[in-house]
Amino acid sequence: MASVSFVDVQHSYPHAIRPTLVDIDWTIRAGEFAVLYGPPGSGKSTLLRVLAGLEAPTGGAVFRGDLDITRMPAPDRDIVMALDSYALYPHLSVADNLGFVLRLAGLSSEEIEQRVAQAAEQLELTEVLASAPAALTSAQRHRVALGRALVRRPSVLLLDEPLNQLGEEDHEQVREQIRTLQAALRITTIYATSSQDDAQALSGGTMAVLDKGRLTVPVREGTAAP
Ligand SMILES: Nc1ncnc2c1ncn2[C@@H]1O[C@H](COP(=O)(O)OP(=O)(O)OP(=O)(O)O)[C@@H](O)[C@H]1O
Repeated sequence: MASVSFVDVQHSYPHAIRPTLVDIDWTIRAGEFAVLYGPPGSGKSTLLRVLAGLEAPTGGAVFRGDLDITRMPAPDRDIVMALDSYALYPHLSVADNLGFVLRLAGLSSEEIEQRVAQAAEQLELTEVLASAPAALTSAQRHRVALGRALVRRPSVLLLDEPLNQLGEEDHEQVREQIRTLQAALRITTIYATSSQDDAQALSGGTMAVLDKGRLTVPVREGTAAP
């Protein structure tokens, strides 16, 4: 768990008419669950990708704790973006999907087994560890996608519209699970969404709002308004 900060971050895609991100200043405290709300095209994915190291800012800096990570390669950042459920390997079991990235990282079979079992328990997937993704409900597939990020035990977890493809009932259930899990694990999390319902349900009313690349951050309790 670590705090993260954007300091005066700017971003423009090559040949774009307008910048994607303008003067972004935002600090998310260690262990906090932050909601990033904004309409489609407002720059949410780009902001998360800049933090994850998948996109270089054209100005400013990003920090993890006190460390300037602006130029640090993505795999070294300890900041993980959960991919959506369509990115599961269809030919691998749930257990192998969960353990895949750990195997690539060279962890021992024992460590992989232990982390997979723990993530499966936290996400109520123990019963389906041997199943193929196609045999799961869409809510379960979403939880596997989330589990693949959690087994890495990152300092910071980034969720980019993680519930997009879910029906209403599953949507609320998985949303609640994400919140409960985050509260238990205390992983610093940024949850990006263009759904006002999600933003309100998850933030208790406080959320950072991105509009055309400009971010409005709520004033924290105990912080004097400027
Ligand atoms: N690789 C790219 N090259 C050029 N422009 C891009 C690229 N990716 C995104 N954009 C543009 O940058 C702007 C911000 O896109 P971004 O995906 O960050 O927003 P978003 O809020 O995540 O939107 P969505 O919810 O639709 O994913 C949009 O105008 C988009 O068209």
